[in-house]
Amino acid sequence: MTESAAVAVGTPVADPPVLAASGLTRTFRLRGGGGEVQALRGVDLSVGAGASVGLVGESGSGKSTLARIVAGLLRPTGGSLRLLGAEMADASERRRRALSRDVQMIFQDPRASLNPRLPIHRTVAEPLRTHGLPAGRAEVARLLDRVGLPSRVAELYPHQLSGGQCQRVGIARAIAAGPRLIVADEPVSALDVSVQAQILNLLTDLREELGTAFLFISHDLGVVRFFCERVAVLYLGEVMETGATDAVFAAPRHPYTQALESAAPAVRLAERRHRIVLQGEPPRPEDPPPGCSFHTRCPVRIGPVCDETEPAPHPAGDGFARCHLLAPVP
Ligand SMILES: Nc1ncnc2c1ncn2[C@@H]1O[C@H](COP(=O)(O)OP(=O)(O)OP(=O)(O)O)[C@@H](O)[C@H]1O
Repeated sequence: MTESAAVAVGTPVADPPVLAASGLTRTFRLRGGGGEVQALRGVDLSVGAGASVGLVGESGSGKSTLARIVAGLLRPTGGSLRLLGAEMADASERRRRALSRDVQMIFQDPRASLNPRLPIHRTVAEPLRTHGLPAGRAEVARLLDRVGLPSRVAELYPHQLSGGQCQRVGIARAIAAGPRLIVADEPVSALDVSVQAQILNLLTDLREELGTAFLFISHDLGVVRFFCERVAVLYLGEVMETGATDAVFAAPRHPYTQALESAAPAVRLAERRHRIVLQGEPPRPEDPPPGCSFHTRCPVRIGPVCDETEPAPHPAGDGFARCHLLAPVP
């Protein structure tokens, strides 16, 4: 082999991100001519192969809308969404179905996410059947074992299981067909605290074993800190700050992230930071403010530029933050 060929063969080719959203928007029309809600307003987000990215933000910031779009349950109204390198925004139904094997979802309410009329073995076998994989008792038992459930659970119905057991079944169903990305929408928030830790440990083990990437939605910063190496902070349908979780929480650049972080109980107890209390209500998504969407509640607003001009994403650490305070002084 020539030297140049050896270099070409040996050069690592970076995997494309499993998820790359750019300028992603989703608008909902309100019934009765009541205007529209801009649930997502130009989201830029990337999830690398095998990486775990947390999505945090207040209620109504658009977390579930983004999760449902990525999982193929909802279409975006604008922008680009690439999954495993393929553009999804304008993909045909056939193409979207083909990709459903690679992207699976874990839901917040584990019991409601299972069909109450189906025994567990049918629920777990369903994605295997859909994708033409062996779906017998042995495969189901193997998946149940992988999520820490005995094989007799296969014969039971959701109402015979605890919330934690239902979530284990939901996880078995999600990993069944070997996805490359799991979208987990508040997967532990409906569970007792002791069960939360068990489910988080299970997800951590599976992630290491299977190398699956996660888009992990949680309002609990402690959970995100535990599970995710990267985090994106959503406010009114926009990513305000993103970067490595440790860096973002140790030294948040955006005033909204600073407020969120200062309100997290674990952070305050451990580091005795001063709590930043945001004044005013979050703006209504039907009527987002001009300029920086955070300016109406921002404790460090610097003036008209915040009210009038939308801040560009400024590099911060290995991510970005959208705040005029970070702009280089001209
Ligand atoms: N089907 C819909 N029709 C109209 N508005 C919707 C619809 N789905 C979501 N919205 C609106 O879009 C905005 C974002 O909602 P979304 O559920 O994505 O937020 P979230 O951050 O997940 O909130 P939560 O933490 O409360 O679940 C909200 O204002 C919500 O009312």
